[in-house]
Amino acid sequence: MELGFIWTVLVVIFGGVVALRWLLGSVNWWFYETKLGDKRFSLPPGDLGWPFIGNMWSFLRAFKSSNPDSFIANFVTRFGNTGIYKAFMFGNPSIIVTVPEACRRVLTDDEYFKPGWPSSTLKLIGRKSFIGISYEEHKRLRRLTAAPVNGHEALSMYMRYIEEIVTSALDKWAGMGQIEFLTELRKLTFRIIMYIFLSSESEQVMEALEREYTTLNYGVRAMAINLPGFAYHKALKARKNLVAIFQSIVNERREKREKQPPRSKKDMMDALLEVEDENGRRLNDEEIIDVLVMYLNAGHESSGHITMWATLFLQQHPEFFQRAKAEQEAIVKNRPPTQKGLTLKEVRQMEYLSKVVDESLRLLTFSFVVFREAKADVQMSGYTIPKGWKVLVWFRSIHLDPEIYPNPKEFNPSRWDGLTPKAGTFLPFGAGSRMCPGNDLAKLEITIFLHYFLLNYELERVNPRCPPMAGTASFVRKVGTAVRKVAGNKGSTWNTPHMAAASRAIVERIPLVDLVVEVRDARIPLSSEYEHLRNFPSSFRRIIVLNKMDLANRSQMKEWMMYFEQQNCISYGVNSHNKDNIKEFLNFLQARVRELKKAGHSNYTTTIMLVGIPNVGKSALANSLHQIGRISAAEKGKLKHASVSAQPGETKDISSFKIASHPNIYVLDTPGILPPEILDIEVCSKLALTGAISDCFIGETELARYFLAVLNLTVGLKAECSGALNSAGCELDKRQKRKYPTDHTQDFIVQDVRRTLFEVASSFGGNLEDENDLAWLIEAQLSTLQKALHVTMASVDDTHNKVATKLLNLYRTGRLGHYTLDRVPWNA
Ligand code: HEM
Repeated sequence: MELGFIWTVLVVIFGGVVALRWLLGSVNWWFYETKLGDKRFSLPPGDLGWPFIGNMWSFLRAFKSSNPDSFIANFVTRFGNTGIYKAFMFGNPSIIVTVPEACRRVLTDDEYFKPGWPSSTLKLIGRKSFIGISYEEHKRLRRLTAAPVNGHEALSMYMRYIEEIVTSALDKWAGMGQIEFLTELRKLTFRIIMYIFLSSESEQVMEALEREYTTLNYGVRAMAINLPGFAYHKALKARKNLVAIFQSIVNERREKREKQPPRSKKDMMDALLEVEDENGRRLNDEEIIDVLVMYLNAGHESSGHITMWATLFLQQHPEFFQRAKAEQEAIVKNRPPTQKGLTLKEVRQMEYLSKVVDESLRLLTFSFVVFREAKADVQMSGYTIPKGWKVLVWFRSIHLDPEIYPNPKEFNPSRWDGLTPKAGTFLPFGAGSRMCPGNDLAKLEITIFLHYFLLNYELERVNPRCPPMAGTASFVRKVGTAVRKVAGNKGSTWNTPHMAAASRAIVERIPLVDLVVEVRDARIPLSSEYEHLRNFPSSFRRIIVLNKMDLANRSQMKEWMMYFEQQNCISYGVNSHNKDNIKEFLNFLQARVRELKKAGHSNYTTTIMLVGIPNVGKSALANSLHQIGRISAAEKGKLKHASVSAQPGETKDISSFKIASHPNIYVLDTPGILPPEILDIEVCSKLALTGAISDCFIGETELARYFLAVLNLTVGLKAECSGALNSAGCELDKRQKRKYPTDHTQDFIVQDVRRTLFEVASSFGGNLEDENDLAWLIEAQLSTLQKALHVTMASVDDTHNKVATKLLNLYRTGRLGHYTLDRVPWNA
């Protein structure tokens, strides 16, 4: 009777959940599709998601991850490669187009399509800007503004100024030590567009405007939540400030023009004040200001980003760097001795550099989507785009389509050799009547910058892999600096004569073995790279093993495997404590050995060398392979075991383990080697946190602070995403229970620790991106954790130290969750 009742309740709950899901999934369909009548049957495939949010959740999730393309890939997987999908985006029923013909048609057919930007963007850029005005008005203002920005005459005029500003900026940066490259480049491109529009404004005005634009831009890319503390709210405030600054400039100019005769040297502001339509009407202040807000924004943000990436790409690819540099040197060499500076003719001769710029524009696709609205029902690719629906022109999918650009995520300027892109396949500046009016100016700015950069400068990235998360910088700095200090201290750590000898022995043996297995820590797949292998060609017989995969984030683990595959590296994820996993890995190794034998690379006995930095689990892996290996019991008994320790640097010599017979396979376990100097401070801190460097060198409390900084920011412990957070917490708890079924005491401690961390973070009212606020939160967490971790009261330092030791232990055994600290550098 009781069981029957429980079953009934369960069935009712299950039925209720299914019905609710169906209901939620049908609201948008019912509201937007059913009223289309029969036309709804010819809508493109897709789904309108749930009410209000539509597909925005998956869109934001994809674009906040390191694989934004997963958003469209999901449509392709679910609905096929139709290149046109229905969705619900930014509060509107929408059609997303992702293939060249459809994108081009939408951009060029003004009869059927008009701008359709989200109202939140319109509020920031201005209803009298190009994206808010009528077709006729747009045509008139565009004619007025485009030629003075982009024409041949204009460009030759701006060239001198751009050159001056670029050379003096490069000179200044070289003397500044470290710079924030993007910030400086944005300032540089902002100066140029300011010069064109408002030639005579002071340095203070320029700085004030630049500051406000930075805030405005954050808002353009954020969720349109107009509540204090949110980026969109701040951006609306920034727009108000911009309007006030521009208003005072307009007033001043009008006043001056009334008192004095018009100036001979005119800028765009003069042109906007003077222009009249066919009825003699002049632009009012709101119209002038909105055009300024739009142009000054569009005119510096994208150019700054593309310049940064083009420079980084070149710096990362010495072969392309050298080719581009040689071209610039040849141009300077062939120049008449009397000529000062560049000419437009010379810029046109820079064929290779132009390919570098095009390739950067393609790979980055800074404006990855533009918005239109259907003015009437439109037939496209056999589907109907209903009148009033938004159309999202998704350039990014075209530029990263492997059928159009083989290996699309690879930076390769040479792909443009002899290539004339087919219509619609290269749209970095859009197309049609709204194509970017600053395209030539932007290219000129980037080219001039690269010309001078290549001739005289080099860039060294302080953080070559990826920038530290906002807020964590000071923690990274503290831990990283401590690590670097230890590294520089001869004899005190890995920098010993013994290590140097071991390192030489390994390097000498690498070419002699059949296969090299580079063991990395799955939590830091890039930071735990074994530097000595860099000097071997990428085709070298190497497998990258991401060990400790049980401690890494699962979805990021998949992304890393995809990344290595894309880099043409063979990679394999293992957990050396999992028998089944090791069995599979052994089978995989044996298959590789068979392939090598076929290719004539291996003899009857195969030797595999395990290499890696300290504490990535080489010895544990060697032991497990030896234990699982199909070798006779006698052989197992005879062989020694590798000593495994949680401390780095335990293995001192190279030892050999048999892991298979018929054919015989041996693995060589080697000591963990770190390079004598690690430049990247963030890499240093990640190595310390994951245990590649002994804790005693850095101090456990400092490491725990760094860990909490990462935890607070990546998991978002703060209330910011409390819904997701709670569910993440639940999922984790479930997983932990499965993994440690009998360890109840530990389970309770872990739950208490998690609860304490969440509670302190949720009641925290500060800004996580502010280092001081974050530091305050971390100290509060360390103090409050004392109870959860059962640490007896002592002095503050002592208590913190004990808390830190226990906290690090929970993190390193995976009980506090699975975190991957390195992000996949898809675009790098
Ligand atoms: C690498 C740099 C740049 C990129 C990638 C870029 C990209 C684009 C794209 C894709 C559009 C088309 C928008 C649409 O179809 O709705 C556009 C429009 C626009 N861009 Fe650019 N742009 C760049 C630089 C500039 C510069 C330097 C200026 C200023 C001089 C500028 C001013 C504008 C303006 C005013 C529009 C609106 C045009 C209209 O609606 O008629 N852009 N840009």
